[in-house]
Amino acid sequence: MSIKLKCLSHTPLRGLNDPGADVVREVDAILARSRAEVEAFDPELIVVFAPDHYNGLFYDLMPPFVIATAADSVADYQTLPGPLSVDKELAMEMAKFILDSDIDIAISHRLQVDHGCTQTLEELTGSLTRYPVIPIIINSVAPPFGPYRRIRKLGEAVGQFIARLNKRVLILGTGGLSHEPPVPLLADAPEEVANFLIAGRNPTPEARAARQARTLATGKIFGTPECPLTPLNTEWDLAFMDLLIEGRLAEIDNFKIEEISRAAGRSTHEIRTWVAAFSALAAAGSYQARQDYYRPINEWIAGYGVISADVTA
Ligand SMILES: O=C(O)CCc1cccc(O)c1O
Ligand SMILES: [Fe+2]
Repeated sequence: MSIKLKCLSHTPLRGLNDPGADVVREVDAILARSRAEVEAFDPELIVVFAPDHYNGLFYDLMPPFVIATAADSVADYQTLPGPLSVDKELAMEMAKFILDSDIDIAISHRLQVDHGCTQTLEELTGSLTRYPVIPIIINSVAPPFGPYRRIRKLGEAVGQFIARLNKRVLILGTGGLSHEPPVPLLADAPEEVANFLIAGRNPTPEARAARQARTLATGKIFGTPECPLTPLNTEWDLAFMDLLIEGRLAEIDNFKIEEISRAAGRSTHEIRTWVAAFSALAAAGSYQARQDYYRPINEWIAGYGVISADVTA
C-alpha cells in the first residue's frame, strides 16, 4: 500500500486573467514539479474529491455527496472535453463500502463534471484519461451544506477502502482556499437565475459564454473597492493549511459554515474537498504533509495553495 495526497486550488481564470509574469512562473514551476511527482509515483488509482459549480449538479436534485462510475467533462472555460477514465467496478465497490460505513452517498452512472474536477486532473496528469480515476463530488457551492464533521466521516470511509486495495493511490482535493467568485445564490434569486440554478444543465454556448465573461469581468476588479465580494483572507488560508499539516483534523468538526463564508468567502467551502482528502489519508495511516505553495491571487479570485502529503506508516 502506498498513498499520496495533493490538494490544490483551481481557478478557471488561470491563463485567462493572469497575475504578473513572476507569479505565473512560480505557479507553473510548482505545478510542473507536482506533475513530475505524480508521474514518478505512477498511481494505479486517483480518487479526486471535487466540487461542482452548477454544471453537473443543480437544485432539481442536489446531493451532498456523489460518486461517479462514469463522468464526462463539460469543458467549461479552457478545460479539456471528453470522458474521464473512471474505474467503474471499483467505483461501485467504493460506493457500497461508503454506504456500509453509514454514509449516504448518491451514485451517478453518467455525471457531468466541470473545471472543479478536470482542471486539477489535467494539471497533475496532463489529461483526463492518464490514470484510472474515481470522482467524488462534494457539494461546496450550493447551500445548505451539512456540517464539516460529515465530510470527515466521508473521507474516513474512503480512506479505509483505499487502505485495503494494495494499490498505489493518489488522493486529490481541488478548490479553495478563501475566495468568492460571482456564483449566484438561490435565495432571493430572480426567476431566470433560479431557473438556471434549478435546471440549468447543458446550457447554450451563448449562456455559457455569458457566464464565463461575468467571472472574467469580476477577476478584473476582484480585491479592489469596486468589487462587493468578500476579499481573499491570507490569514485564514495559512491557519487552515497549518491545521492540515499538523494533523489537527479533529478541530475541523468545530468549523462553522456561516463564519467561514463571512470571513473568507462563500466558495471557501470548496476546502471540503481538502478536508475529505486529508481525512481519507489519515484513515489510511499516519501522514507527513508539507505546504508547497501559497499566494493570494486576486486576478484568479483565489487564495491559491498547494499541499502534498504521504502516508508514512
Ligand atoms: O464558474 C464558476 O462558477 C466559478 C469559477 C471560479 C473562479 C475562481 C475560483 C474558483 O474556484 C472557481 O470555481
Ligand atoms: Fe471552484
